[in-house]
Amino acid sequence: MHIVADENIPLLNEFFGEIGEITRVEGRSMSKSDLEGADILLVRSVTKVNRQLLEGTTVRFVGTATIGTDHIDTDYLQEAGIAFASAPGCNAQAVVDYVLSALSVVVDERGVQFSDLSVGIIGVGNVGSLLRARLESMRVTVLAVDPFRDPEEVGELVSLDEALTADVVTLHTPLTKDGEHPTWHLIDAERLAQMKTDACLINSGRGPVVDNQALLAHMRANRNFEAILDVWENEPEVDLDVMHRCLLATPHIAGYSLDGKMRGTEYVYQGLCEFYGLPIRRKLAQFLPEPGVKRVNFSDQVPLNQALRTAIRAAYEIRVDDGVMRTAMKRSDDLRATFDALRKNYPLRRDIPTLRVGVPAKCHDLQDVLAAAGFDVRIK
Ligand SMILES: NC(=O)c1ccc[n+]([C@@H]2O[C@H](COP(=O)([O-])OP(=O)(O)OC[C@H]3O[C@@H](n4cnc5c(N)ncnc54)[C@H](O)[C@@H]3O)[C@@H](O)[C@H]2O)c1
Ligand SMILES: O=C(O)[C@H](O)[C@H](O)COP(=O)(O)O
Repeated sequence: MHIVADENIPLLNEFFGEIGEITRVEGRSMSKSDLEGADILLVRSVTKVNRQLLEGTTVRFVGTATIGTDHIDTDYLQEAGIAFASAPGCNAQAVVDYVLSALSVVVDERGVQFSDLSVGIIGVGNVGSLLRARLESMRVTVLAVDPFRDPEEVGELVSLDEALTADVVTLHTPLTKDGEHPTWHLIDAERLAQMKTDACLINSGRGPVVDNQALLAHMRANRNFEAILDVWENEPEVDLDVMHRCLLATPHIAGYSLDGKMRGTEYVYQGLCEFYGLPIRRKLAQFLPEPGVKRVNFSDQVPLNQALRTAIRAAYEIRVDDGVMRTAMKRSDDLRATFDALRKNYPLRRDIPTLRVGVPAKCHDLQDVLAAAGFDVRIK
C-alpha cells in the first residue's frame, strides 16, 4: 500500500512502516499531485481534506492525527466511500496542562489562590470534562456549558450567559458553522460585553470561535480585560495587534506534548488497522521515552498554592512558549512561515501525569491537591 503522510506526524515509520511505503509531504501545501497512487492519506490540522484534494485519486482511507476535524469534509468522504479516522481525546491532557499553566499565571498576576477563581468552561467534551474534574478537585468553582451533553453524564451545566460571568472563561468546543449551536464567532462583541471587565478569556479550541477583531476592540476599550490565545483567526497569519494585547500568546501548541502527538499517531494507526482488518502490533508505550524531568520534591514548609504553581510549571511553563512566540513574531518578515516553524520545531514537553511529585507524609492536603491536578504523587 502507498501511504502519503504529513511530515510532521511523529513515529510514521514505527507505526506504518510495516503496512506500506510512506511518502512524507508538507501538510499545508499538500495538493492532488502529491496523492498519485496513494491508498492512504494521513494528515494534521493544516491540510484541507475535501473534494478538491481527493476527487479522482485512489485514496480509500483518510486519518487525521488530531482531535479537531474541522479541516475534513466528512460529508464528501462519506459520499465518496472513503473511510475516515481521527484521534479523539489524544492530546486532551496536554490542553488541560496548558490551561492549568495559564491559570497559574493568572493567579500569580492577581495575587489570588486557585480556589478564589471561578472558571467558565465552554464545551464539556474530552478536554472540557478532564479540565472540569481537575479544577473542581483543586477547589476552583466551575461553570460549565454544553448544549449537547446530558448533565447526568458530565455534571451540572449552566447557561452560556451564566458561564460568561466567571473570572476566567475557557473555550473547548469544536469549530462549527451550522447546526443548532454553531461556534463560529460564538464569542463576539455582544458576548464579550457580558463578561466581567477584568475577566480573562482563554482560547485553545479553534481561532474563529472568537471574533478576533471584536476581541481587539474590547481589549482596547477595557484595559483590564485579558486574553490568552493559543489559536487565532486566519492562522498562520496572526494579527500582531491582537497578539501584543494578549496576556499570553502561543502558536497553536496547547496539544503539543510528546505524549499527545504520539498518541494521535497511535489512534489513527488503530483506526487504519480496524478498517483494513490488520492486527494491532504497535503500542505507544513501546516508543515513549523516559521523561526528562522525573521528580519534584516539596518540603512541609511550602504553601499549597505555591507548590501547585511550581509543580504545574515544572511540567509545562507557558511563559516560555509565550516569550519565544513574541520574540520570533516581532523579528519575522514572514509571519506565516514563522508561525509554522515555531510549531514544527516545538521543544519536547511531557504530560503532567509523567511528573512524580514527592510530598511529606503529613501533608495530606498537598497530596490531595497535587493528585487532583494529575501529578504522580509519591509520599517521601
Ligand atoms: N489548541 C490545540 O492544540 C488543541 C488541541 C486539541 C483540541 N483542540 C480543539 O479543541 C476542541 C475540543 O476538543 P475535545 O477533545 O474536548 O472535543 P470533544 O468533541 O470531545 O468536545 C467538544 C464539546 O463541545 C461541545 N459543543 C459543541 N458546540 C458547542 C457550543 N455551541 N457550546 C458549548 N459546547 C459546545 C460538544 O457537545 C462537545 O461536548 C477540538 O474540536 C479542537 O478543535 C485544540
Ligand atoms: O485538534 C487537535 O488535535 C490540535 O489542534 C492539534 O494539536 C493541532 O496540531 P496540528 O495538527 O496543526 O499539528
